[in-house]
Amino acid sequence: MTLGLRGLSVHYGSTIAVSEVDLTVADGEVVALLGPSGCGKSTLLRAVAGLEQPASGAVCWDEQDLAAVAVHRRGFGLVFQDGQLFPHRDVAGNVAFGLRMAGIDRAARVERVTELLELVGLRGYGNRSVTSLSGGEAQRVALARALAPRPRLLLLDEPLSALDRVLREQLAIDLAEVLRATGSTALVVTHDHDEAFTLADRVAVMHRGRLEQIGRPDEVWRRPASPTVAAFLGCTTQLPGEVQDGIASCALGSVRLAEAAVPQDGSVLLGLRSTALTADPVGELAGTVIQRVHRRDHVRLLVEPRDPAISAAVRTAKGADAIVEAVAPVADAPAPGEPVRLSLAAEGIAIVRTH
Ligand SMILES: Nc1ncnc2c1ncn2[C@@H]1O[C@H](COP(=O)(O)OP(=O)(O)OP(=O)(O)O)[C@@H](O)[C@H]1O
Repeated sequence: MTLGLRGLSVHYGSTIAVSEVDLTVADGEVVALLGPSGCGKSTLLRAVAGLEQPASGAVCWDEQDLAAVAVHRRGFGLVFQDGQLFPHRDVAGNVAFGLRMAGIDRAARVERVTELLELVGLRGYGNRSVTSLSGGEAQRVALARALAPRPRLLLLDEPLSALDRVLREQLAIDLAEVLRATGSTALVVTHDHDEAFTLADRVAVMHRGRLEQIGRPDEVWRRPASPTVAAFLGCTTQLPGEVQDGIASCALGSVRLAEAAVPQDGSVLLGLRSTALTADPVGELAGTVIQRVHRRDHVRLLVEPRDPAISAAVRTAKGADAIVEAVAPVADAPAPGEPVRLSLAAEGIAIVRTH
């Protein structure tokens, strides 16, 4: 019960949308395909579904090439961004669709629909018109419809991206629970890091049609395989540094790394996220606040380091200005023009490369 992509490439005319991707999704595993817009995530998913033909390579199920197997014979369930429910059928009619196609008798259909609506948190919604549903409810129905015929693989293309942020966060948690509860094997396309990390056992990061890295969420987060992956995962500044006995140091200071991120002693490239520097009265780095922006539960600062040698190191690393990002608590965050001291925080740091 394994999906295997073997050197899969998909072209649109002269555009190479997917390039030589090798990927295995094990039974019961949820893999998120993550990457910037246009990197080929949806095309890859569509090729797995059978909606796009590979230019080369193969989509296999248990080592059998699916090239000759039509979309509706693959036994895969699909959920798209906008649900694509049938407007002329009620909720129960939508959820029962695949069961009806499979020739399941009425009593069994009713039972399965009830079970699925319960699972996605929509008990009692069976007779509702789908046009009366909120965006979040509609996506739950789409999920129930895809799960009803017990697909051997679930393919989800940006299933939550049409929803607002609060709803998306909640539904991502619910979706993760439903996937675990049903033991589903799934491939989920998303461009949202949080969503990928909430849902997936493993995250596959794509860039320009290629698979750049695949690994457990914490692994990918702490040890991005390349500067490109690191930049996509929010490491806006990447600086050369050293690791010695679990302590990382660079031009901006030093910090004890979280255990899981500690590489062997030696030279490294450190990736700094916006939370890598925090306001700290006894911090190693002195600077001047250039800009202050209030966020929900913290304040984001742009800071210019005071020491010209440090500024030069940052400017060289960024290939742009010498401004660094930092966070401060909402209470008494310094204002633009004021001095600030910053220290490195391990949670905001990734090890991009060891030399
Ligand atoms: N039907 C098509 N015809 C021609 N080119 C296409 C077609 N579909 C996608 N492409 C191109 O293939 C590349 C990959 O597109 P794809 O939609 O797979 O990326 P994506 O990572 O899913 O992006 P997004 O997150 O924006 O949906 C892009 O350059 C896109 O313009």
